[in-house]
Amino acid sequence: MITLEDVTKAYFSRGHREPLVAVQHVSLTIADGEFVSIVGPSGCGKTTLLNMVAGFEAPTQGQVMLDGTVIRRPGPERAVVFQQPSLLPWMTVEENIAFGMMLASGRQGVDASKVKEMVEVMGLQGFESHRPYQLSGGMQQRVAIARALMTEPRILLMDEPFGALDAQTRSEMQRFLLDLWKVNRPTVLFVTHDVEEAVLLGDRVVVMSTRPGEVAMDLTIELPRPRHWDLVLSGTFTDYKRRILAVLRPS
Ligand SMILES: Nc1ncnc2c1ncn2[C@@H]1O[C@H](COP(=O)(O)OP(=O)(O)OP(=O)(O)O)[C@@H](O)[C@H]1O
Repeated sequence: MITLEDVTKAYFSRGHREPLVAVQHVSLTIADGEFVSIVGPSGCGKTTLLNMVAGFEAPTQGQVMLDGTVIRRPGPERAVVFQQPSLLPWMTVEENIAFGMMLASGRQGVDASKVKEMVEVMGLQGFESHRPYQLSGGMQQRVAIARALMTEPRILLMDEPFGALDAQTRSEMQRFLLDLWKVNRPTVLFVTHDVEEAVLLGDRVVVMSTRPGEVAMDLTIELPRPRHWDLVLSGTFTDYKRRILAVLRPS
């Protein structure tokens, strides 16, 4: 379980007399296996929030905890997927996928059969020896997700992972992520700008206010799973979307 207790994060930058408060007084509890979408205006501190759970940043006030223990650094049970796939350009698809595992347990710790299995799960067969520049954006992101999943993280922190993809690829990747989640059930924190994506994927949508970001709304999405894209046409879906947009863009 992830808990944020009255978390505030301020950045102190050289040349700025006043600290920049990115998020303030955020309290959240995220249960194991839950899929939580986070939406909010640009600059409201979504990435900051994710970075604190990842252990890249420490809160200025309050606490971010995992199973009751304060998060102080990154850990193997938490994997991060960024908007840009951030693959190593000189490595092949297989090597990129194995990279996280290699960092964790050395070259001899890489389980080749697991890499092969992951290549198959991700639909990357035939591209094992390709380098990132030889792949489409969607395939690159699949390699990045594969790398994150190789260490079997309990928690997947995704920062607009599909933001740079075209609509068709994005929709495929959403389906693909839900399929993966259904099997392994990691806890997912998913940052997105897209309200439709947030509702389609999440068990919950956390809506943040403009900076300094606070939790403006925490909405449970009671739509049945598996969720297909045509769900977006339903009245219930539209209603969720309308409620979130009313908070994001008050008239
Ligand atoms: N390392 C840093 N040092 C100083 N200020 C920072 C740092 N990281 C983020 N900020 C500031 O904190 C605020 C929140 O940034 P953050 O990236 O968390 O927002 P966001 O909601 O993810 O934005 P976007 O949706 O545009 O990606 C912004 O004003 C940003 O300039």
